[in-house]
Amino acid sequence: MKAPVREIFVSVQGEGPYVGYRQAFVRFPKCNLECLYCDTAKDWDSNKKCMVEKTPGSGDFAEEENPITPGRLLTIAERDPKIHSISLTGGEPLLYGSFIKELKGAKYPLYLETNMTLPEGAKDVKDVVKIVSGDFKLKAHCDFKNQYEKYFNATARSFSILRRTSFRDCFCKIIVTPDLEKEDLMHALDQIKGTISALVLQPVTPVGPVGQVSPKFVLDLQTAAMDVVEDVRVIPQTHRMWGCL
Ligand SMILES: C[S@@+](CC[C@H](N)C(=O)[O-])C[C@H]1O[C@@H](n2cnc3c(N)ncnc32)[C@H](O)[C@@H]1O
Ligand SMILES: Nc1nc2[nH]cc(C(=O)O)c2c(=O)[nH]1
Ligand code: SF4
Ligand SMILES: [Mg+2]
Repeated sequence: MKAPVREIFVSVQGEGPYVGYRQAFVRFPKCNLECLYCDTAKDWDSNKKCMVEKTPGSGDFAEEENPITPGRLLTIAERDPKIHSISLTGGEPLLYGSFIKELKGAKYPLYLETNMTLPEGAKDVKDVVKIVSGDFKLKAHCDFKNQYEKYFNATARSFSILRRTSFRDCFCKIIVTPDLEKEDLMHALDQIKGTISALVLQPVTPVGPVGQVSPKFVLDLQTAAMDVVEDVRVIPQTHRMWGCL
């Protein structure tokens, strides 16, 4: 079993409740969505190499043949003994659920960064990931081409599959964009409130046509969300502030 990997590097988690923890990042290519605010390049074709840091944290990369095996991925990702966990991100990592399942023997906790719209992939990984950072994509985030309900239900299903347990943490990140509707947020929270340890409202970092949100707008959403979820924190992308990967 092999999978294509875009890049493997060491950095500091820049989003959500684990901000500041040192992680090895494994970025898988491709995605099943096209979020209007996405900060991750889409330019991937299958003959691209995997970019691997020559030494962890150096920011200096060398090419590695793609696709790679689970064993090779872990050998690279586990080089730095100081990491807290291994972040599996993308693109959308649940497109590679059966591959991620093969990472069961990892020496560090696996941290899954996912759009939660692929419940079959969620089933594949539920026994191997220790931390789930699940987005809930709302109407304002993507052009769902009249299929929002299908994606909404798939997301709710994925949160149920990857719900927080004694073995696994699961929290939700919702990106706050200027045209986010409060009722869409509340509808989503009603579905997942019993499955998560916390909700993170992540103000969008402006990209392309998507602009800044006001603090008042975000605080108003936090007020409403706290009627449903006890732990609601506002945390921006911090890695962008100090220029780390
Ligand atoms: C690039 S995505 C990859 C993982 C997965 N596809 C997802 O969307 O959760 C990683 C995280 O970055 C967030 N993100 C992407 N672009 C952003 C932006 N411009 N501002 C704030 N968060 C952003 C996503 O919402 C997601 O929480
Ligand atoms: N430092 C850092 N933190 C992150 N948290 C989520 C990221 C992502 O792109 O999945 C990310 C990333 O790309 N870099
Ligand atoms: S799901 Fe994640 S990777 Fe895919 S477009 Fe949205 S933010 Fe980008
Ligand atoms: Mg990123």
